[in-house]
Amino acid sequence: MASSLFHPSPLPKPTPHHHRATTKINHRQTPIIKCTSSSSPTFDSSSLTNNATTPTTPVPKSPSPESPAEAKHRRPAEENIREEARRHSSAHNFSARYVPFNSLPHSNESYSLDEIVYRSRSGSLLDVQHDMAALKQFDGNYWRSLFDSRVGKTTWPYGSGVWSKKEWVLPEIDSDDIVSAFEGNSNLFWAERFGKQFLGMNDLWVKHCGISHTGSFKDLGMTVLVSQVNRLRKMKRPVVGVGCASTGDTSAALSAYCAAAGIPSIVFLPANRISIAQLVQPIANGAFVLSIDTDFDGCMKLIREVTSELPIYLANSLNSLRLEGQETAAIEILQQFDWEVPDWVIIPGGNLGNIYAFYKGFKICEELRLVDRIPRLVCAQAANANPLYLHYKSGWGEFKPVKANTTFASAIQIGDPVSIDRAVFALKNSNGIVEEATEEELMDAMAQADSTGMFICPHTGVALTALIKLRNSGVIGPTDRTVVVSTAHGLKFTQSKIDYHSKEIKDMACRYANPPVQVKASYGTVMDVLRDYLKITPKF
Ligand SMILES: Cc1ncc(COP(=O)(O)O)c(C=O)c1O
Ligand SMILES: N[C@@H](CCOP(=O)(O)O)C(=O)O
Repeated sequence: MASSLFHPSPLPKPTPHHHRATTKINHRQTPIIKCTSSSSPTFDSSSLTNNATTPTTPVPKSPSPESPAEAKHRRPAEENIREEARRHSSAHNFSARYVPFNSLPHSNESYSLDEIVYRSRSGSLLDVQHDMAALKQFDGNYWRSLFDSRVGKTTWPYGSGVWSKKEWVLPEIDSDDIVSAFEGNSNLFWAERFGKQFLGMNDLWVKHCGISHTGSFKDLGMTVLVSQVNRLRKMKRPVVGVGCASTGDTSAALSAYCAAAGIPSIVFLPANRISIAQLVQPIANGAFVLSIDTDFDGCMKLIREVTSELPIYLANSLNSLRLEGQETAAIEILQQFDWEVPDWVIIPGGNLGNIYAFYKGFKICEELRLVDRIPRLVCAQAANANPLYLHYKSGWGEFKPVKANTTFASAIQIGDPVSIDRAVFALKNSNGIVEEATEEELMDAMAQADSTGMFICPHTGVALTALIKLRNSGVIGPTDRTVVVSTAHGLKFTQSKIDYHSKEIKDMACRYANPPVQVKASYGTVMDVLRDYLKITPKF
């Protein structure tokens, strides 16, 4: 019985890869060292050349260690960190706008981020496009140094892993309007034992995006979206609340960030298809929760219809603002490897926004010359909800949505993903692969990972299954630096672990189950059980 279970850093230095392409800092090319950790990038006019024939590329200032006097400085007691940030704010010329996703070069359709728009004129997806010319005025070394200087601080808003990349996320938002829980900066865990024991790998890493404010990577996108809503409401735009359809994680993040900002949130959940831990999150955070007798795809259809009629802002990843925050996880991975590029990144996919967000994050680092290549991406799906996998296997023929069946990876039980076009684009442009995991495979992989000290969610089990398959077929080599993206905290999905370890699952061997042993409260019995377990023969 399920209930029977309840009776009674510093990261290791990665092995150097001689073949790994890196963009190393050339100190001789960046002579000027001057900047404060809390300021936006500014030009040092003394470094501009007077020679009209030479391109007037400004030489960026790089952060320098604080002097002892600066290090002692504290803001006045009556000032909070937002107010302190206001004092430090400086002008820049970075900007971003919405454009149709993958639009033709001559398209001139674009929208301000202050408009409420989710689709292009032709009905296609939108994308946030940054003014790359403005960003390119600074070289890769500048951006690496700036981002590195902000890690681990409490400076508003850069203490957040998302807002530490503010210039690449929402450059124009006032720091005052930002709603942040200092999300991001998640652990990149060296999976030493799992890698060695199950895969013969020595450079396997798990990016723990689920060890986060609401327990999933959705926080990364939601801080951006809710901050923009906060700005729109201050601008008196007609937004009475924010709404989403959800398999449990988007709704948790939306409710938490809205509650922090005092903005009403409305969530559409598929009845009886999300975990209790996920359901209680929006309830506790004061969201208006509709439990609807349909699946996620049904909820998604409803929220799209409702948000086109009512002044409710749409918070699903159909809204491309979300992806601007999620892409920072990719940038963070590069940063955590000291700007070395891993060979593979494996991501579980459902509504398929995140795979594109990772692609965008890696791509902007390549374009702005922080690195000189991008990793190969793998998208992993549950076999019970695998429309992308089928599409990939068909050689990217005609895309056909599926009816998603029940899966332990309930947050990716999605048959008609809104970001299918974005995912295909990301995979085609990263020499990517799609894999799938049966229920038994994903649950075994989750149990194996847990047995080496992790506590992952079933979706991460899907990603690990993809890794196991690609490793067994030799596609991923034993020394390839590989990152598996863990998308949610295992504590949100304890029932699946209880079922597995109780061997309660129909047609599943539960090979790695570790159920508790029921023992009588007697010294002799306990000693017998322990001797048996430890294989110690009694001395008489
Ligand atoms: C825990 C978890 N993992 C993975 C995903 C898949 O992300 P995406 O929908 O962006 O593909 C989701 C949501 O869909 C999720 O909640
Ligand atoms: N897993 C998601 C599904 C919706 O995805 P989104 O990224 O489009 O919001 C969830 O937790 O709801």
